[in-house]
Amino acid sequence: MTSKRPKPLFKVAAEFNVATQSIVDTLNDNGFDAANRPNFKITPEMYVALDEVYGEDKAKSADHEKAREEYESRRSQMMNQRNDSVTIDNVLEPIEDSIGLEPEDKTADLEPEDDGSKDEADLEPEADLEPEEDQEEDEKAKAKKKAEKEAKEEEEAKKKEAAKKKEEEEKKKAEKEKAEKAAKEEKEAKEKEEKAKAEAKAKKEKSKDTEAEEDSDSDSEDEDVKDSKEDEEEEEIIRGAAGKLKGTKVLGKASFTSDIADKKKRKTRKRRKDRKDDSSSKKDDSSSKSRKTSKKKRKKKTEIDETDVDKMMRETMKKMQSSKTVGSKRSKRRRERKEEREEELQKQAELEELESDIVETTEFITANELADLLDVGVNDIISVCMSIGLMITINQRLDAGTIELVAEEFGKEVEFIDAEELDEELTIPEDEEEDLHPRAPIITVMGHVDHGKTSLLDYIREEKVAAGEAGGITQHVGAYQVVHNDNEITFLDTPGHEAFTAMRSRGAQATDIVILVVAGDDSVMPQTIEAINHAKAAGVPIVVAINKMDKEGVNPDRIKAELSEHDVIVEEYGGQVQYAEVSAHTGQGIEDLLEKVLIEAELLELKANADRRADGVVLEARLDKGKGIVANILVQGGTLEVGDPFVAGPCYGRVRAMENDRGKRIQKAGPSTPVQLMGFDDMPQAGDKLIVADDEKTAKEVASERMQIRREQAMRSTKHMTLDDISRRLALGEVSELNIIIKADVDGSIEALSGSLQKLGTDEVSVNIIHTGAGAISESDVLLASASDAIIIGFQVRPTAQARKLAEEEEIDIRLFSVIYDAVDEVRDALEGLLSPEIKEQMMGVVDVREIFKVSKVGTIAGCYVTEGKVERNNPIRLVRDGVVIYDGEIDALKRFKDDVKEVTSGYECGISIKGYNDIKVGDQIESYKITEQKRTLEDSAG
Ligand SMILES: Nc1nc2c(ncn2[C@@H]2O[C@H](COP(=O)(O)OP(=O)(O)OP(=O)(O)O)[C@@H](O)[C@H]2O)c(=O)[nH]1
Repeated sequence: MTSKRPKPLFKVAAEFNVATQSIVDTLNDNGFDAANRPNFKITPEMYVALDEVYGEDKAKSADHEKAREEYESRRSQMMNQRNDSVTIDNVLEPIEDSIGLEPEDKTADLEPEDDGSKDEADLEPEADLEPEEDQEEDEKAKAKKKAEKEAKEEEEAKKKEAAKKKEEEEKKKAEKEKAEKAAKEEKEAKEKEEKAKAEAKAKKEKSKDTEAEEDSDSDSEDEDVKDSKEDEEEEEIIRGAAGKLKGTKVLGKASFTSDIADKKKRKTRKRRKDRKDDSSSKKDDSSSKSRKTSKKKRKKKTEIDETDVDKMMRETMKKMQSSKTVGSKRSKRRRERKEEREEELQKQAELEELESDIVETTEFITANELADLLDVGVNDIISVCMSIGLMITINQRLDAGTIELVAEEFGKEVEFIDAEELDEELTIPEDEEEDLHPRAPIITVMGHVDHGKTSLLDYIREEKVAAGEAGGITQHVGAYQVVHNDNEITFLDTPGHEAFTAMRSRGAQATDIVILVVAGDDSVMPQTIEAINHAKAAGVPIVVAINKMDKEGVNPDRIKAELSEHDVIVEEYGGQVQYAEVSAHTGQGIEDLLEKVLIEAELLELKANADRRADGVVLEARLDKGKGIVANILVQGGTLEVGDPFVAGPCYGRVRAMENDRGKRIQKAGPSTPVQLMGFDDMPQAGDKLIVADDEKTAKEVASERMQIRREQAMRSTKHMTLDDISRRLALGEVSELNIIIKADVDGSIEALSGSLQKLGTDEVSVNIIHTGAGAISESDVLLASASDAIIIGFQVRPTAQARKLAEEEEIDIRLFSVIYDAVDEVRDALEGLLSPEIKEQMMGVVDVREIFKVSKVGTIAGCYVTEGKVERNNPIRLVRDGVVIYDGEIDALKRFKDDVKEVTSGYECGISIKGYNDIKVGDQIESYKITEQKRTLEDSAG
């Protein structure tokens, strides 16, 4: 079968049942240019060439695949058993499996299930009794064993000539059929038969001995029988057993557990292996035939065995069926099962009854809603509240405590859930299997600071981001889609694992695979371990990228060893984690990495239904001066279209316009596509789930209900704020709280910061994030801080002039950062009362950009006016637009008229150009600052 589309190498290798290297070698020998990469594309021409060489092997490949699956499932079954009890048999298992892989294949060829079903068709009662495959197999195994056992007992006593003849006839028939298939094969079969006969003589002796010793596990297994001569004899024996079996009572006694059956299977397999060894060594001695021929022969032998065993089993089944004892046993079992089923149903009913006592709701529902929920009159609710000293009105929203109390009065238990989970009108029905189609994997890159996450993403999407970021740190969650070898991959650009966790905590898991970046010149670091733990907790597979391979002294082996200590075991070390050695600078190994990601994705069989109402997750949101509220959305299911009404957390809207990750307007976005969406009524938060509603009215209703609940929650949660300065409280040894307001450039940064800061809380000091928001620090932020004794942390943002003034008046501490870790460190130090020497930033001057000049070759020159302090050419600068830092860099040229100058002081005009940055606009501010190292004082730390 030739495919019209190119196929990846690893698939073709599996199809042909050949090593990838062999495929590559063959292709190269045939004049193709092939590389041994798992995803290397095999063109139809190559395929034809391969088919010529490996066609024969390919014929077996379908079975191979099936056998592999069976092998895998059996292996995992055995692994489970091994965990239960470690026996010598168990310990021997892996070796047997690996050696016995071929016989396993044959087992698959034999298709015991099919045979069983045929039997069932023939033998009705059996079909009734054995609906489950496992039981069927057990039954068969038992039956086979019984038959065998009886047969062995009768072995010397009875010889049934008729049966023998019949068997021989059938055998001949089978051989004839094979002869028809291929004359060549027949020849081989004959050769084999002769040879087998010779072998059998020796074996017969041996097997008799063995069987005498182990009568109960006397090789009922199909694949166990090793040669035709032996088969003949065994079949003979079966016939002999027929009469005996009819009246057997032993069946009632012998109740094999699956464990025993399995053990026996293992035993027989082991012995088979031994025998095989024997015979193969004999073969080696006696014959100089090629390996290929002997392989074929062995295969043929098994085919004969299959027919024989099949027959044998049918016989046994018939006998069992006709047995009275068996029948009564079965009806007893049937009764038992019926009872079990009834018991289960009863348990389920009880559970349902119990569950009906639990009501699900959100906090802050009104008294009226609670009455509906509890199925009582609202007056009853009000009177219960009165009895506990609460005067409420019908429309009053109740907090969790009150709801719980009231519900208890009516004998119900309350389970509080997210407002989002309650909106039934928005729930998307589960997708039908046939509607699901493959989708692009969504990848999160995680790793320790500076191990090269941003650089890696940059390289992959061939754009530069790291250069424009303050401190080279990834500061917000973005998403990008790349195409690799015709396969799409969606990358989420997160600041370490914080955003990943923040999103997950809201039930929004947006990641399919984690690329764990570890710098090859460094080692596994704390954040690497955290990332591993986060990925594991989320059940997301990891692909390891050992980065910076271009550097001298990198030691990937050490890193692999270190990773294995944290249960990330790469394939090379016997694990299942894929890894690639890469350099984000030179691009080395990145192809390989992407291929491994795609393989991992293929294993996950990621699918989505594009043909339904869309849903997705908000990655970040911000206010754009021109566009209004813009949110970065990752569509997870369905297709999002311009014009769709939607709800996202407590916000709603209609898709006004969408842009893809390259800034291009698009009309539709399917699963795994990141888009910038315009059309929100309010600013959603990262992690909010977006769901398309049937109409805008529904969307609005749902959103406003959620908004009310959130407002209520926000109001009540900030009610009890009482906080003095941290260090004083610490000194007094009081339990204290640190209230923080976070303002940042984008929502992703807020998520990252608040997650990290909240974690700093200890038993003594807890950290409360009382308000967060994107954009400049405003007057209302300062007022809130003043009302709740909070400090304000500004990340990549600046206070407005009024806010700055108000903060001074109210003595509010505003701390500005450009690097997340600095903010975290500073708060941690404050909480711990540490006064360590620190690098501090000192603002030197502020200039307003009043005019812009574009000069060819030079770039943009900003005509500026220094409003505060002074600007020095050698000091770093920041470009601030609408209170948000948009660039951190250096001055290229500082001029007064036409002259280069070293500094310009307040009240003077000057011309400034920024190194590597030309997008300066009128109205921007340039801040000049200086880094100083200083000893922190108590006053500093107290703010
Ligand atoms: N030689 C070499 N340097 C690299 C490579 N990848 C990244 N770097 C450098 O390592 C430093 C950190 O890289 P980033 O990409 O900013 O690292 P990150 O993990 O995103 O760091 P954070 O955003 O701070 O968490 C930068 O100076 C990069 O130039 C690489 O493959 N080879």
